[in-house]
Amino acid sequence: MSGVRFTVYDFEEAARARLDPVHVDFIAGGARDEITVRANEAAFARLQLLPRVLRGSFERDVCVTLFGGRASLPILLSPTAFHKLVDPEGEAATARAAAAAGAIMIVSMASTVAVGEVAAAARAAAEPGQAPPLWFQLYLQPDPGITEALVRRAEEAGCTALVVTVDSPVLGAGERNRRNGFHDLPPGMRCENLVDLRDGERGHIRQIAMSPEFSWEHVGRLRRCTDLPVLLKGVLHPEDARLAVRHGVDGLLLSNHGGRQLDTVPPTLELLPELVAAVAGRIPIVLDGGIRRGTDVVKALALGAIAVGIGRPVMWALAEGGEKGVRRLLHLLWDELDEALALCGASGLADLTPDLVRVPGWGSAPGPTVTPGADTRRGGGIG
Ligand SMILES: Cc1cc2nc3c(=O)[nH]c(=O)nc-3n(C[C@H](O)[C@H](O)[C@H](O)COP(=O)(O)O)c2cc1C
Ligand SMILES: CCCCC(=O)C(=O)O
Repeated sequence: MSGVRFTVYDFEEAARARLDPVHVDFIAGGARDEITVRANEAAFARLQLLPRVLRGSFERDVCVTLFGGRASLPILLSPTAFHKLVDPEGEAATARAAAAAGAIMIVSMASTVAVGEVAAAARAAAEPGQAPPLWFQLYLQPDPGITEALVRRAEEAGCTALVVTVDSPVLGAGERNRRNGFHDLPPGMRCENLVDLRDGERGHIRQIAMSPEFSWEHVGRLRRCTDLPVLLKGVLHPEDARLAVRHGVDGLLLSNHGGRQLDTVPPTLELLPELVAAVAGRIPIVLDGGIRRGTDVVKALALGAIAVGIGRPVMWALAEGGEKGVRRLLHLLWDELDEALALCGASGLADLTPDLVRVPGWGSAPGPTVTPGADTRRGGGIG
C-alpha cells in the first residue's frame, strides 16, 4: 500500500497521487497569491545552523512539559479540519497515531469525528497509565452559549488545553477552493462537534460563524468559563502578544494559519524573536507554519519556541497511510530531530540556544531582540 517514505515530502507526493485533486488543493492551498504559504518554508531554509562540537551525549531527551502535561516530542499536531476527507476513520486514526507516539494532538473544532470519540481513540492507543495529550481548538462563536457548549464538550472529552483561533474574523480566501467549487463537505461527513448545538442544524460547516466583532472581552469571558489553559492561535503583532498576557492567556500558538488567512503576513519564524521578547518568558510560545525537517524544529526552539506544530504534513501522512502513515511521519520527524540535536552538540532541548542560529552574512543570531545565550523560553509559568 505504501512504499518507504524518507522525508515529509515523500508523504506529500504519495498523498497527491491518491487524493481527489480538489482535496489536494484544499490542503495545499492558501489565501490569495499564497505568498505566505511559500514564505513559511523559505524562512527555515534561509536560516543557518552553527553547531557546537565536543559536547554531545548518546542519550538525547526531546520530551517537553506543557501546562503540566508531558509529551514525548516537541512537535504538536496543529488543528486541521476534515480528516475524513483523506481517511475513512478521520481524526480517530490521527489520534491513535499521536497517542502512540506521545505527541500532543490539537483537535479541530471542525473535526469530522466528535472530540469525545477522538479522545476515546487516543486513550485506547496511549501507553498504559498515560493520559493521551489532547487539546481542543475552537473559534469563538457570536452566541456565547455555543462557545460554552463547545468548551464543555472538550472538557468532558478530557482535553487538557483550549486553543482559540483568533486570526479568522472572516474566512481566508482560498482561491483554489473557489475555482474548484469546494465549499462544503461531501455527503456523509459533517463537523461532528457542532451536531445538536443549535436547533435544526446538524453539523454543517456554515454553522461555524466567523465574526470581525470579537474583542479581548470575549477572550476574557472564555478565560472565566474554564479552568483549562487557554492559548491564542494567530496572534502576530507583538502588541497583541502583550495584550494576551495581560488578559490572562496561558500561551500562544504563533501561526499565520499556514498562509490560509491574510496573505503576505511574515513567515512565523521571522516573527518569533519579536514575540519571544514581547512575552518575556511569561507564557510559552508554540510555533507552526512550514515545519518540514528536524532542523526546522531545532531553529524554532533555538529562537525561543517551546515546541512546534505541523499542519499539512499530518494530512498528507494520513492520506498516504492512515494511522500507520501518521505514526511513520512522527517517527521520521523524531528521528530527524534527534539527529539534528546530535549534530548540533545538544543532549536535550535546553541546549538549543539562539547562538546556534544565523542569518547569512549577519554573523549573529537573528532578530533585533534576541541576545545569544538569553533563554526566555524557560521563564516562569511553564510546566
Ligand atoms: C487542511 C487544513 C485545515 C486546517 N484547519 C484548521 C482549523 O480547523 N483550525 C485552525 O485553527 N487551523 C487550521 N489550519 C491551520 C493549521 O492549524 C496550521 O496553522 C497550519 O497548517 C500550519 O502550517 P503548515 O501546514 O505549514 O504546517 C488548517 C490547515 C490546513 C492545511
Ligand atoms: C471552518 C473550517 C475552517 C478550516 C480552516 O481553518 C482551514 O481550512 O484553514
